[in-house]
Amino acid sequence: MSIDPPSNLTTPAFTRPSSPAPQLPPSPLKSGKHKIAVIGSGSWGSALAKIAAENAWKRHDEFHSEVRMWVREKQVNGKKLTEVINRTHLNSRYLPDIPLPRNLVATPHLKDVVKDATLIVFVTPHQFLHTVIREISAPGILTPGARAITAIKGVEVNGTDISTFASLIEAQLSIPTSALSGANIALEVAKGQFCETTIGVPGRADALLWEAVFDSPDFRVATVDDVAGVSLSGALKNIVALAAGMVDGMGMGGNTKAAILRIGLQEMRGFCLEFFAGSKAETFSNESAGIADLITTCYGGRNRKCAEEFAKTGQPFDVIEKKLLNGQKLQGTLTSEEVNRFLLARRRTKGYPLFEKVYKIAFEGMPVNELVKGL
Ligand SMILES: NC(=O)c1ccc[n+]([C@@H]2O[C@H](COP(=O)([O-])OP(=O)(O)OC[C@H]3O[C@@H](n4cnc5c(N)ncnc54)[C@H](O)[C@@H]3O)[C@@H](O)[C@H]2O)c1
Ligand SMILES: O=P(O)(O)OC[C@H](O)CO
Repeated sequence: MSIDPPSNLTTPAFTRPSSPAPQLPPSPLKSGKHKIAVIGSGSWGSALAKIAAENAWKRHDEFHSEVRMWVREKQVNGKKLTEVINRTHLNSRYLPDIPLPRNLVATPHLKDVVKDATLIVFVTPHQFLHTVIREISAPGILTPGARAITAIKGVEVNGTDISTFASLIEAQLSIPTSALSGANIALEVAKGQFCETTIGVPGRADALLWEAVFDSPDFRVATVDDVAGVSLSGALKNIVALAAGMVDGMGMGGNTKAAILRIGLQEMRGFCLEFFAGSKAETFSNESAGIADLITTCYGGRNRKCAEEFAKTGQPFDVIEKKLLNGQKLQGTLTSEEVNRFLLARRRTKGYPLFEKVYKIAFEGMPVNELVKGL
């Protein structure tokens, strides 16, 4: 792997402010306060909503203390999930045993969630984002001056075009959109175990606001001016995690897995630099969103776990997802399919041999022991 020059270790464009803390950009609401809404209540949605609600309650007067979280209504033991969450302050379906703050309110209707919100967090599994956008994009629903952030890990492919979800949200809702990604397994974050994350921002106001929403002593935020790099690193590492799981499932050891991580990181960075002008190599080598997320996902993530099972049993991924994830969603298989379709359209599959192998093994019946041959 090439080593980046020391200049890459310089401070990123937007860093944690030194004291005194700068004033937050003003809210467009009459109250003068920002209002946070979280769209998504899976394991990561609930963990991020917990942090945002704790910060709104304890750390920042500039925020309304109530934070709303969109919960797709579901019956749990004969009761509505929203009512269970609001009564017990536990998301028994997707993040059990983790107490949620009382100022976090589960809300079943999207329009009620985003009403008056000035800071909107998108964190659904990526296959459901379009339905959400359709529902809130009608005129008069979003607050003028609102901003968004996406913590979704995936990409959108249309023929020879590829977009990040940040650019898609920004284009379809006409609001500035940041991207959050890092070495963040939801349950560990929700338990308050120390970790870092990276937020790619389009400007300084976004950096200040999103850092205030999420930064805490246990969840350290670094902001960088590379929305595409942060988005792509989060999406592409899931393909590499599938490869890592296959290695585990074949009973290969640490050397092979380390090789997969190294090659995977090269392909992730190469892909981003080739197709996303202005993205930065340092996001991959220096930030939690790059190398650190790759490591945690390839050892502790759901994509790794399901790919291990795939290599051991040969069952299709959709069967394994249902069997092992209890309603949570795999993102790596979708991303693998989308990235392969894009590379085929651009006639560039040969530039990304690991991505291509993962796709062929997952979807075209290539034997799993072909994974490392010829890499
Ligand atoms: N879980 C993690 O550790 C983690 C960490 C970082 C990033 N992410 C990313 O965050 C995103 C959300 O992941 P998650 O772990 O919160 O979700 P999840 O995998 O726990 O999935 C459950 C969520 O999907 C929703 N859902 C299921 N069917 C739906 C439908 N038909 N329409 C709309 N919503 C539906 C559920 O309501 C629930 O909110 C993903 O892109 C993921 O890659 C996850
Ligand atoms: O469990 P995974 O494989 O979806 O990965 C979770 C997170 O993306 C790790 O940062």
